[in-house]
Amino acid sequence: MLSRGKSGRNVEAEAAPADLDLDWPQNSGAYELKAQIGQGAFAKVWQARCDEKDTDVAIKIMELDNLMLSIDDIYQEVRVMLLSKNPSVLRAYACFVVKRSLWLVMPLMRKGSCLRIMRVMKRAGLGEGMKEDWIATILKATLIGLEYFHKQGKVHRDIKASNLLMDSDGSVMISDFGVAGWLPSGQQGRRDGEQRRTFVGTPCWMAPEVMEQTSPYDEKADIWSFGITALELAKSYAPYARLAPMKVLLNTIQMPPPSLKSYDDYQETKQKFSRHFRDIITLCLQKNPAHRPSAATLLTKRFFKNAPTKEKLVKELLETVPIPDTCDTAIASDSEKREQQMMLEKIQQDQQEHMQKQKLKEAGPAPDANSEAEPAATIQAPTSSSSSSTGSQTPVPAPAPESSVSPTAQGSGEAPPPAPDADQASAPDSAAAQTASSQAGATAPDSEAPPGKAINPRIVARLEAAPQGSSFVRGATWDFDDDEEDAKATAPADAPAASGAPAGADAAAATKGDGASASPNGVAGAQKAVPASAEEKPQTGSGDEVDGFEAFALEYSKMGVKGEDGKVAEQGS
Ligand SMILES: Nc1ncnc2c1ncn2[C@@H]1O[C@H](COP(=O)(O)OP(=O)(O)OP(=O)(O)O)[C@@H](O)[C@H]1O
Repeated sequence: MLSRGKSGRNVEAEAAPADLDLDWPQNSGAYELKAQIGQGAFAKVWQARCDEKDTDVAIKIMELDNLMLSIDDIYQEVRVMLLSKNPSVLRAYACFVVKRSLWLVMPLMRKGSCLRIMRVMKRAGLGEGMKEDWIATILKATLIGLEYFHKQGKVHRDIKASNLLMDSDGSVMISDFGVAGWLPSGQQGRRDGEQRRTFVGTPCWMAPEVMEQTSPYDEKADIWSFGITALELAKSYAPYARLAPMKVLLNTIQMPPPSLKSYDDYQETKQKFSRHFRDIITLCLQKNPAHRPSAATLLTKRFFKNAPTKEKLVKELLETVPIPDTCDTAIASDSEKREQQMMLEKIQQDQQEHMQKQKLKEAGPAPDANSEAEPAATIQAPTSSSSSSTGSQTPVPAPAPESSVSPTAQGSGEAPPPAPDADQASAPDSAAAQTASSQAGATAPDSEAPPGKAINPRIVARLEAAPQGSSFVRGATWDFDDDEEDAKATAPADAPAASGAPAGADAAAATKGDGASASPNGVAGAQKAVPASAEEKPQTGSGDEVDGFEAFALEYSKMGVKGEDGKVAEQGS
């Protein structure tokens, strides 16, 4: 089987390792989508039926245009998920391309994410956060998954409660290993052999060294996110959750590490948590990554050694608190139902067209030049000559390499919108800037746009085009590393204290994934509206409405550059 990415490089799939389960159908026709059960910034998650395996699965559908890496790079990452046998790592059963989307078939975790569970509990009047015993069980499972991947040199980069999924039997798994690295980051995608400097993750959970970008980061970045997740599980929202992304960045870099004390109601909650738990948080949230313990070392700590079993979690949590299965709460209203139906029809249409093309391709000569371009690359689990299921592994074509993943290639084939001015036209990637700008719901800058209210496409363009390894944030100084035009400004001196109620937690529930309250209307990532002023911006309790560089750039452009006097100056130009 050949896999070809945007590099045009043909990759002969390696022989399937003996333990690779190739039993799962690798084509969309084998899966019947039922209901959308979750929505992240870059993907929708559906519950689906696989008759061949007589089971329900979850399928994460990501638009290829939103992904940063080439198909073969993604495939290399998926391979790790396909191969995973670790009880704490959500494996992938199959991965294939349908028209312009990437489908990732995974086990269905019926209780959804830990974030969803906390929201259900809160709505049921059970207060915020989880009991320490439950947290110990959940975090222990997380560490087992992290240890497994860190041993292989993999960094998750987006550990948070919404990526910890629970099944009805109390098992907890980390989802999306590698996926964070596929998503837009404002910098080029990582390629094999390169150190990790990419600005990827969700600001509230992001380690200081990932934000600073001064040196490559490693798996210890996950340990920081793990510490933040411990706080999130205790309080149901991450510290700094209500702050604007830029302030989250500044606080994380400049302030002492967050702890339970960072929350307003520390005095009330401190007796709920033992010293052992607080010590774990302190160990993980050390600014110097070298001082943070490894996942393996953490597992030797008493707090985790004494963690209750998953059976106890079922008894105390799942049997006591009625946590409905994700599919039972997937649709909240008639209008959502209608919208979901429309989405489903569209996906099914894509599926059918895709399968027809497959049949045609198998039956006869290649389509003529006038027909719609037939995708050239394939992505499929490595085939095994010994596998009995090869019949079900119809090679699934992926889009032509040039249309695959780079955001800079986005819109290729479409006329890019005109550059607002000559300066912008000479920006490294004005089309990308325009895309980001329009995605962010902002108007293109023109003479009537109020200063500081519209996205500055040049800034976005720079972020998009920043060379691998360039330093974007250095301490309190914004530095675009540009000789011609130095867009430096000192950071706001009034960095707020580390506190915050879970403002918007319910609002988040109303707009963002996690099944129960997913709104198909909810715009994602950079598409989400950002209030005009950072100060007034309510962040979601989970903080996961804000995704990486784009939102960060957007926030920056909306705040304007603050001078030492705290006044907003004209930006960039
Ligand atoms: N295998 C699964 N089984 C059940 N539910 C799932 C599964 N995978 C994802 N979900 C649900 O879908 C939601 C969205 O998942 P996704 O990974 O796209 O986004 P996220 O991690 O919540 O946010 P983001 O990707 O924006 O950071 C999850 O929070 C979870 O509730």
